Amino acid sequence: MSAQTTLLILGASGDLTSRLLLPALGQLLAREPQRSVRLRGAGIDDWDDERWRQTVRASFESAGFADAFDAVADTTYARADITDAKDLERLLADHDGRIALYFAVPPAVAKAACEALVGVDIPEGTVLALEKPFGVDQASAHALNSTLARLVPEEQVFRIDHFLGRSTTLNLLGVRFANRVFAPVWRAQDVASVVIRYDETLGLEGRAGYYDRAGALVDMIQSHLLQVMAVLAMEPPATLHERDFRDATAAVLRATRVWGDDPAKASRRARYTAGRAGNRELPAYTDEPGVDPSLGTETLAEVTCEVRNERWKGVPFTLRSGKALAGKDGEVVVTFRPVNHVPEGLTGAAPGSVLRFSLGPDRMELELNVNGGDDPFELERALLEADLGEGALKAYGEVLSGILDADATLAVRGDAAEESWRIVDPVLAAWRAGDVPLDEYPAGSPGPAGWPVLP
Ligand SMILES: NC(=O)C1=CN([C@@H]2O[C@H](COP(=O)(O)OP(=O)(O)OC[C@H]3O[C@@H](n4cnc5c(N)ncnc54)[C@H](OP(=O)(O)O)[C@@H]3O)[C@@H](O)[C@H]2O)C=CC1
Ligand SMILES: O=C1O[C@H](COP(=O)(O)O)[C@@H](O)[C@H](O)[C@H]1O
Repeated sequence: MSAQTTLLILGASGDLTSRLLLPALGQLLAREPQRSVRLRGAGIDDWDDERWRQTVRASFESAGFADAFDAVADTTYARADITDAKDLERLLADHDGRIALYFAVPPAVAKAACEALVGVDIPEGTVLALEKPFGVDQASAHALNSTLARLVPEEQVFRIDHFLGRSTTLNLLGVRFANRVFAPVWRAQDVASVVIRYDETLGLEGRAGYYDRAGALVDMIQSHLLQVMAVLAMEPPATLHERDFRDATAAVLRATRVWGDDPAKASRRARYTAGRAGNRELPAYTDEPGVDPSLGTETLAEVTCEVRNERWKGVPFTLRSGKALAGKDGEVVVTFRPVNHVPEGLTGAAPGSVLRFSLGPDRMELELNVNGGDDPFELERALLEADLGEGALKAYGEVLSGILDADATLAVRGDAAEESWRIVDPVLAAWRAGDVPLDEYPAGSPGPAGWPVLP
């Protein structure tokens, strides 16, 4: 039986809460009915308990976990301005067992709330969960880390990155560390390049208030894709426990630089014009409601990095993500170097083998050179495919499970969050200085004409 945790969602009337957190909680409670969770909602909106309960019930139902509602049916809602220390004190007084505060609020509100918490008596063991973006650059992330350090120990701070909760990301661990065919070749001598790509067909979806100031680089690469890269490139840890795992991933980020230390040459950016993506007509990004075209926000970003250590020096890691593209397609692609010598007598090309991990649904593919077809000595390409099924929990379910168990393994550590900004800050500076053109691509296309096609 798990210990009781009070999960207090701050920003309970918001989009993240109803669309992602509550459905994930429903799934978690349905799969693990032994969990004892006391759910509380709080926010600035003047809701009553009944409206909140309806929201929780509807979210559980929408995800197919209506029955799990009974486990939290006594949930209540408190109206509160979480930037006000008195309101925070009142909220924190209502707990039973450990308390987990989930800041499902805009980043500026979360920052103000953390500052207000400095003067508040925080119950022992309290966990703080903060959404991305964590700061707006390295300096602001550092300042926020300093505030958090005054509140609770680092292991009780959960900087959420739901890509770390994806079963597809976690699958990198087993494939790499539990197979002698891969473990010894996971290094620069054998790997030619790595691509981590997350293409979406979705456009802005009414998120101008946030996205127009973030853009694809901050929204996806600074956070999610660098975390996936860190998992792929880390040194083998002795255990997957919090300290070992996060030491290893943070070390990768510390060693990472933009390729050639030249952000202008190592990055690309573009934004979509009108078109049809995912069977929907999308207006040009600049015509989306709430967008300020003068900000020059990109909806597609690409950065090539180098992990400067003994294992990876010289291997380009290309990270790319964008919206309104031709297909929803997230992949990690490891391209191996070709063999040094193919025996005379085998004909045809022998390019390097390619290992692909889908970032959802869970699939893997290994492209190999084989022979033995019509002409037994002619090389041809063969594909080994594996469907891995769905992980037991969706990404936010995994995230919530960690929070409720106070296990921060799959949360971003403070130093790693700062390092991620340290990597992308020079790219943002180069873009602001106009050193990289803002290209265009029609919504529904694979990207701007002229951009290299990724493997
Ligand atoms: N929505 C999404 O798909 C995702 C969101 N995120 C992150 O999650 C966080 C929340 O996003 P999202 O839910 O979309 O934002 P919303 O604006 O939809 O929700 C934020 C909620 O916080 C409330 N709020 C604002 N100020 C205060 C305050 N002072 N005290 C108490 N409550 C307050 C808002 O009330 P009111 O509406 O009345 O202002 C609203 O209910 C952001 O950091 C975002 O980047 C991350 C991944 C995905
Ligand atoms: O955090 C975010 O992630 C989503 C993509 O992740 P998914 O799990 O929903 O596919 C992205 O659309 C969004 O812009 C970004 O903020």
